[in-house]
Amino acid sequence: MKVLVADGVSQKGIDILSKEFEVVEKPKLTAEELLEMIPEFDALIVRSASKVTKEVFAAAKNLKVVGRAGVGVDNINIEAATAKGVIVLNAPEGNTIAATEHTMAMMLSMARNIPIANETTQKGEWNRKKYVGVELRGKTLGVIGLGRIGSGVAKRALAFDMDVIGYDPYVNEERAQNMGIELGTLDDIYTKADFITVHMPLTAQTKHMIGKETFAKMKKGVRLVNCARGGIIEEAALAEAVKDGIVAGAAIDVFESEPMGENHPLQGLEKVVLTPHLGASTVEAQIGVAVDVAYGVAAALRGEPVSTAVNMAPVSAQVMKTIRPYFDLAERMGCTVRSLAEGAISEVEVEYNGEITKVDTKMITTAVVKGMLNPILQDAVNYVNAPGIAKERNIKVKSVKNAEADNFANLITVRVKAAKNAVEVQGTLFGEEARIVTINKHRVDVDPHARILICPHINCPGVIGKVGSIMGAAGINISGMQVGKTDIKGTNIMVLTIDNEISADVLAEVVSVQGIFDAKLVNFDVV
Ligand SMILES: NC(=O)C1=CN([C@@H]2O[C@H](COP(=O)(O)OP(=O)(O)OC[C@H]3O[C@@H](n4cnc5c(N)ncnc54)[C@H](O)[C@@H]3O)[C@@H](O)[C@H]2O)C=CC1
Ligand SMILES: O=C(O)CCC(=O)C(=O)O
Repeated sequence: MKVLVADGVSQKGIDILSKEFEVVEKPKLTAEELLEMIPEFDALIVRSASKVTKEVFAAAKNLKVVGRAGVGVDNINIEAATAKGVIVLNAPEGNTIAATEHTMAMMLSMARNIPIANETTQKGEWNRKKYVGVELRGKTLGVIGLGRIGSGVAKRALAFDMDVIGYDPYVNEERAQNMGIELGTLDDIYTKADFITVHMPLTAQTKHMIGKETFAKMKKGVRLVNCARGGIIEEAALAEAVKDGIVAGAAIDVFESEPMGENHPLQGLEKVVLTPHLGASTVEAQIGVAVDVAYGVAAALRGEPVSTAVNMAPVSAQVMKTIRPYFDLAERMGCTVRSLAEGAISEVEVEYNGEITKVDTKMITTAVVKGMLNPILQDAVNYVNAPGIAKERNIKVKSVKNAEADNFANLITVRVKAAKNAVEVQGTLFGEEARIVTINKHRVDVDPHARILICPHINCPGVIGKVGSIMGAAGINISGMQVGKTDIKGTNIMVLTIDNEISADVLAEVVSVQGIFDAKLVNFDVV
């Protein structure tokens, strides 16, 4: 598989990917070049420079994943990606410290006029009076957005003896107390803060959240920092507010249009400190995000779920650790029920028993659906598009949880209703090994790998031997065999692990054996 790296990404990430995939690096790719090249690639990695538009997704033929080496995914059309079943993932933690420290650097530079003082001193001037600054100590800092970076900034501001008021619609009082800050409304921040810094994504709600009307509410002489996303603060209105003296200083790292070019309203203002989107630009952060995005993209290309995917239900790293071992089992169970079902499947129910019920199991259910759809669809089914494909095909997906588990610490039961029959398969993990433990109520212990042949039959002498002879005559090696146990009188199930392809003729011959009800092949190669 081929990975296109469209913006400059640390070699450490490239090295990880190169072990498994063909990696093409094009750090200065234009929009036209991206459109031209994308059809041949399975994965695309970008930073903030490349725009992954709906046209890019439309042109993509093999694309499975877009990895963002950083936090913000506003340069990627997530809707178009999801519609096409492309996973979008980011690297949310690798540059947190870099962006947090850059915010502090910007705030201090602005407060002490460092950039302009440096520029003029370099030229031989000596302006000690002109560049008298202000202290952070005792000032009120308003932090809008209390996520990873916002909370890091709040923590550092407290160390500078600032009073911190935070606003974040998704942060409660208890969390604010733990951070040692006061939680307030936006108006509290606008009316009380001496410094305001924003740390949220650019969304329809946050776009131009700070503009002419909000400046009017702010304390005269307020200082603003934006190291989050261009467009949260209206740039032209900010320039006006600086000129009018309402805003005493602004420190801006991110812009509505990047690169900002010349003739930008914020250029040429002494009170304004500008950096060219440098928040994440430290050696450490670039290695961090490159390594994280490389592992994420590699996992996605292998068909494994990724905890940093942004167009799937979010799963914490902790929960992911618990549920990850079940994905393989769940996909193989999905493949088994699909192979045993006759006709179109209309409903799939996944029941969870035991310890696993304590965590969010939605992604395990998705893994069952993915495994169930994979054998029948030509297009790749993945963790992003599996629920949508099931819905499109009118397959009802249900999941139930029951903390009690009789014989196993954890048990997953998959039941499907198909046009001509109903199927039930149960599975568990022995350590990290997947095992199918019942098939249609027959107790088995099947390692769901390679190919298995499932034959329900009458429990009487000779049947198993005859099947063995047919296989032998066809040159098919049986490398494992299970005969189920059941309370269902007179019937049993035979599960043969076979090493070779089996033709329709041989299958028909097996079914023709007296006492054999059916013979269904489960080919796990498609999982
Ligand atoms: N300048 C740079 O190079 C960098 C910029 N960033 C940007 O910084 C921002 C924050 O990043 P993280 O802290 O890692 O993200 P995060 O996801 O940890 O935090 C974002 C916070 O914003 C809050 N939020 C969402 N909507 C809000 C609203 N309407 N009002 C107030 N708060 C709201 C969320 O509840 C969340 O707590 C992102 O936009 C990211 O793209 C991140 C890294 C580097
Ligand atoms: O890729 C970059 O350097 C920018 C980082 C950034 O803005 C982000 O992670 O959101």
